[in-house]
Amino acid sequence: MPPKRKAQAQAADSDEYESEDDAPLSDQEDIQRLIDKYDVVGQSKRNRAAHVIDAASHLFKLCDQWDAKLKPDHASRPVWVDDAGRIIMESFSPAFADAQTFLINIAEPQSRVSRMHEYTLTPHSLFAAMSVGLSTDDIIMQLDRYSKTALPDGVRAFIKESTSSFGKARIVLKRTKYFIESTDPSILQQLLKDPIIAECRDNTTDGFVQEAAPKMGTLAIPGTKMAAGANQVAQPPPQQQPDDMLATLREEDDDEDIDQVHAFQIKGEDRERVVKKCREIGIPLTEEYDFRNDEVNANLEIDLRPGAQIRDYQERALNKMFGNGRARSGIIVLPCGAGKTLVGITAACTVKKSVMVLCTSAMSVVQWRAEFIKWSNINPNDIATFTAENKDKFPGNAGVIISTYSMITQSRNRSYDSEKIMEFIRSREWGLLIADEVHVVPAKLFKKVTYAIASHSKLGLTATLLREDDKIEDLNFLIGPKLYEANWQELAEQGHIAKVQCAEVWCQMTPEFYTEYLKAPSVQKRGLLSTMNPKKFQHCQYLIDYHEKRGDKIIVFSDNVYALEKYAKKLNKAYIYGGTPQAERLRILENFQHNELVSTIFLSKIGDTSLDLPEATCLIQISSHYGSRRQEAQRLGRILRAKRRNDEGFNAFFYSLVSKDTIEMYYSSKRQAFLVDQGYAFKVITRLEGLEQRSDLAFATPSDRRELLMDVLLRSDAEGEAEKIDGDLFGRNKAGGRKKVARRMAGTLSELSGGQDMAYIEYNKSRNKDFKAKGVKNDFMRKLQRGNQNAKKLVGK
Ligand SMILES: Nc1ncnc2c1ncn2[C@@H]1O[C@H](COP(=O)(O)OP(=O)(O)OP(=O)(O)O)[C@@H](O)[C@H]1O
Repeated sequence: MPPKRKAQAQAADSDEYESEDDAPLSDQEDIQRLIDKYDVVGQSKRNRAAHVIDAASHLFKLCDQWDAKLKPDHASRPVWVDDAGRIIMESFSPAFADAQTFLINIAEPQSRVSRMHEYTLTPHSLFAAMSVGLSTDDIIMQLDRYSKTALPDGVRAFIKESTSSFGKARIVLKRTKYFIESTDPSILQQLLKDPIIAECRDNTTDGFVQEAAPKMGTLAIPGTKMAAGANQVAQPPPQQQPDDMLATLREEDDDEDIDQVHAFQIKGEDRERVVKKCREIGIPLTEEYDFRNDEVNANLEIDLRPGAQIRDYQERALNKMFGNGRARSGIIVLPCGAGKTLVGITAACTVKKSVMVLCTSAMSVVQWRAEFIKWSNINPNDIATFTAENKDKFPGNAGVIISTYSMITQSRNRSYDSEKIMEFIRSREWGLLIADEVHVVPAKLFKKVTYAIASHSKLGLTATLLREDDKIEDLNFLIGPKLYEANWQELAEQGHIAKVQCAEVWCQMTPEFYTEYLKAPSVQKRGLLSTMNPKKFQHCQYLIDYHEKRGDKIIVFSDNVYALEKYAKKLNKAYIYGGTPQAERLRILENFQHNELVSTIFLSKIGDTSLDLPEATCLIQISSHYGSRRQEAQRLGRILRAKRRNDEGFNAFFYSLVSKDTIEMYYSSKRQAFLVDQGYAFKVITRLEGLEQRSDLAFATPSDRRELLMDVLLRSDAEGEAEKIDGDLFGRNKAGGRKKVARRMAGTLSELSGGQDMAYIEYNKSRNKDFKAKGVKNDFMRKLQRGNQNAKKLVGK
């Protein structure tokens, strides 16, 4: 070792660096220094080699907050926990699978890139952990077991403090009345000291109602292995996994002691006030439906069909909902195409009471109904739909109604028939409310929904629990906490969703378009010029040709309708936007699915959601909605269901065409943030090999380009805006008008798709850091940061 390095290594022994510049060494030296410092005496050379394989330890050691004593066997432990409750997990550790199952129960996933996953402990996540049966000690003990260092005292204190009041009180609907219930009467007394809660108490009840606490965890969810084995000869118990909540809960059944619960009744109309107030004073209420003891509401004849078997991740999600034998309200997050519908249907088959399903479009209503019939044995007559076209009720005492958010919340100009159905919906109790695509529903609208539909439990389903307007927190209060969030890459590896290669294609602006772009007086005009950049057009044309020849089916997305039409017409492809009549939409989609001659369609943002086209294997985005992470993820979702996803070596493709040196580049990076957190790597393509030599591409001559430019300049600002729609591809015509940035990697087209025709630029550094340094922050990031600061305060840092 050179003398200076040696001196540094010695300094490292005393944990002091002369200056920051002295600290960084090469990776190998860092690892060696770490081994020298912490390797226990007598550890074999083989063990030392194992430390070197641990590629991350040295990085964390260099930063103060990780400066805790590493445990001697840290290399075999996968987790780092910092003072603020941030957890970093090595996905290459042998203990990864178990640790992941545990972490998903206690913390919120923030980012799951290929080698490192990041989670955060939050009051909500700890709340969810408690509600599935983990105790404070379980959480601390398990976390410590997986951690490479001793758990920081602040984190222990945070877990203790956060869990001390969680699960202590709950709101329960019993015999159609709302009760605040607790095993500890002093908690109820504490709540009643609050004047608002006292005011909301139903005065018809005196003192506390007392009854035996219900037994927990005896429930078998239909379609799960547990349910399948329910009638079989008892097997020796499997080795208990950290997440085998039901096993833990089953054990509790043997407990001879019968707990008492105490409760007081509140006025039904004040339910939301009480829930909000309890959260404010630090005793959040769990909201659970004791459906098995509900003798007031009629049972619904529904079960999963014998052949239906739900997948492991679907079972894990449902265990979070039904883990203690009651239905716990909350949100389940699964990637597009991962089977949220079946999760909802299984929840309905578990609760077996009347169910209300709300979706975003009339077509989704049709799809939900078909899925209910496909997966369950429900009598089709018991499923009613409530849309502009159909206004049905179910005939018996219990049934399912499927409708849209807009049908339920629209208050003016209801037809007579609609009003009758609304009366029917309002006048009864619902066992379960399933809110599909729950991220799109504004809080104000959802409040109207909860007001109109008296439901005992609520299940929100979404692929992207994201809103750029920072309103996602509201859903915690209106529906419940996030119960489960799946790992996208894991599901892709298991073949449940397609593997996708993502690329951002940089298209040089032509000089004449760029001159006008710089002079353009409005954002809309600049947007139009960058979308209509002739080079972008040529890149799009090239990629369509390339993928059509490979046998791919391609969807091209443009938010801007002028660009959509211009591109599609010039390339002689079919297109759909808000103004396309319904019959024509269906015809185009049918052709795309079944006609070999139709390999490419153009869609406006109307196709962002609820589009089930498993034939699609390639997606090209030419114009998009600013920096919307949600739209990016939803669009990617259109190719995750690719039929061919289990073919050997199959990849779907997702291209974003970006005009270079325009605002599109900034937005594009921002849009990718969510997907980057899900482990997708965006490659940057700077040049399509052979594009310049192609003479058949559009806008090849200066006069063609000038003509296009003139046309673009003549457009009004309104035409430069994104399409304004309210609904999706299958709705009726509704046309009207952490700052994480992509990880960019070098690549060759052969990596992407088997050719050698494109060149890439290499971006080693995450642009995330650039944004942080420059202080570019959106509201979401500010909120996250505030949340982290609060968490720090809570752990006393
Ligand atoms: N356990 C299962 N066994 C077999 N097939 C399943 C299972 N779960 C889901 N599927 C199938 O996977 C496909 C996608 O399911 P679904 O439409 O519910 O996805 P999604 O998560 O709602 O997607 P999106 O967010 O795009 O609406 C469907 O064809 C469904 O039948």
